[in-house]
Amino acid sequence: MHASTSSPRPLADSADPAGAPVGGHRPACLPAWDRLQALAATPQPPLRDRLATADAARSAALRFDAAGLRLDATRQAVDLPIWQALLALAREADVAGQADALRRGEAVNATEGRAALHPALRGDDDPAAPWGAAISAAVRDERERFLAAAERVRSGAWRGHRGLPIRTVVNLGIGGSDLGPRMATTALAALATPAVAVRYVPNPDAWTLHDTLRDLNPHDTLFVVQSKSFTTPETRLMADTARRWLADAGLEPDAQGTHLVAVTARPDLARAQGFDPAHTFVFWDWVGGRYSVWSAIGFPLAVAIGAAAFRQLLAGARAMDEHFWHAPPERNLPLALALLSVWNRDFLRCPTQLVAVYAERLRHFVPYLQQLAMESNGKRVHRDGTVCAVGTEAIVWGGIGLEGQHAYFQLLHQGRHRVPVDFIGIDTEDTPLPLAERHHRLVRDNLLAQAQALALGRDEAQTRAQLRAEGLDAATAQTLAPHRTFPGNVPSNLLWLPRLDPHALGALMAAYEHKIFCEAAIWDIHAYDQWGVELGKTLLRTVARDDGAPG
Ligand SMILES: O=P(O)(O)OC[C@H]1O[C@H](O)[C@H](O)[C@@H](O)[C@@H]1O
Repeated sequence: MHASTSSPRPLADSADPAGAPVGGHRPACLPAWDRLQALAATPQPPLRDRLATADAARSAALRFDAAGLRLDATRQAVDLPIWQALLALAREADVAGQADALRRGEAVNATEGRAALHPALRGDDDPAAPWGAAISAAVRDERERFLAAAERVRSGAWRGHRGLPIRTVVNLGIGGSDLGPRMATTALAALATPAVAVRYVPNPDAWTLHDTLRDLNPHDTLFVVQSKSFTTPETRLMADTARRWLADAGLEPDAQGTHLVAVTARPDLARAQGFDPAHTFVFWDWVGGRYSVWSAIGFPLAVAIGAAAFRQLLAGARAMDEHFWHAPPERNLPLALALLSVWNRDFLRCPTQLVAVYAERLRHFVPYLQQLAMESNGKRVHRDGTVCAVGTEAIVWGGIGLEGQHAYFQLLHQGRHRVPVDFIGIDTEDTPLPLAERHHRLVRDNLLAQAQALALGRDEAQTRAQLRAEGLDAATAQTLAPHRTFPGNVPSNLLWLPRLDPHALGALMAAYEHKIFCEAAIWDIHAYDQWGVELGKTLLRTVARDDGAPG
């Protein structure tokens, strides 16, 4: 990432000496923050005017390419001076230095005294990796173990106690031990083997597990118990029930070994709970749960799509890492996502962020992103403990865009909230359905039409003229016009994947990881702890004791 000054500097090559403390700034005290506030207070032309003028420089500045992904941010409510001030904010907040600290394995998760080295899970082929050869070797060894096991399940070589090949893998886990692999398994369903069904059960509500298990044969079912901590009560209960279900089918505990896999950062606890170390895959405390899909937590995904496709997912993420670390700031796609988001959140004061995916197979993307963004950056204090004077994370919501258009999009067009939108689309689809190309074009055109409608809107005079052209008399046109007027000026990003394959999905996920990192770096907050969630976990123990129920 090169600064936009005369001395370009990639993001990975911070001039800060190794180990120098980073961050600790108050974003609202930075000169660029003042400048952005002044710009936000200056009346700005509506997006419809900006888009009507062919401003080639603005248009070029707000388009980005990275790892095969394209971002068109020309519908954001920014001009070149605002964009320059946002880039200055990234410089003044030393996003580059903070990115270096993360890669060097510093304890950037300071409240838990840990590193946050999820990029190492996909970057172990780099001999000069700043996190060191020992970490790369551990990542590689464990990946080879769990991918080989996934291939054995997939090919039918992994047998249950009675010698049957596995037909169904049931993932038991919640939060980061569910959302990432579940999202990716659905997104890459086109690659899934028909030989093994992969199901995800995140919810200890008895119905959910019952509904999953009732048609399954225990003798060809493999449970994958995923839990970084191996203490999450929801997951422990589901694992207990799975064991009972196996036992009820005649598989006593000593016959359950090949029907149970554990994935955890606490193999000692898994062993104490009776899991066979040969069927236990590990990751490390420097991988946050919501960043863990790249580790052995991806085991069920690897069963579904195969080891080669899983490696492609890692390669896509790695390509985005390389872009993020080495592209100059003004061309840096994840940094752009972050800066535009900070502009919308803190200066245009939009409290929420809609993510609209235009691909049914991405239907679990928003819940995955909600955890990634809101568990990371839903914070109220700066790193020095003082209360934030800035907005921090927006509420992320959304889902399948085409369905939203026929439901809640009305509020976007005419409600009282201004909701920035990330539209996520797919360039090329190759489904073998008759008329598939027409289906795909309709989906893509809808995305474009919505982005355009939200940006441009239609003012009252245009609406009256339109109604008159439709043959209404002047009085009726006058009465109806306010109801059929659309303020527009809704900012959006268009993020295009070349196709929905593992490489592009990996790049998309890593782009959002880095975006979230940059936001936290600018807001000067800790992105890798989640003490709010911990409070709920602690109180659960108290409530369960008071209730007389087993904790
Ligand atoms: O993987 P586990 O240790 O079972 O934790 C599962 C989930 O627990 C909590 O909700 C945390 O906030 C999440 O980040 C984590 O992913």
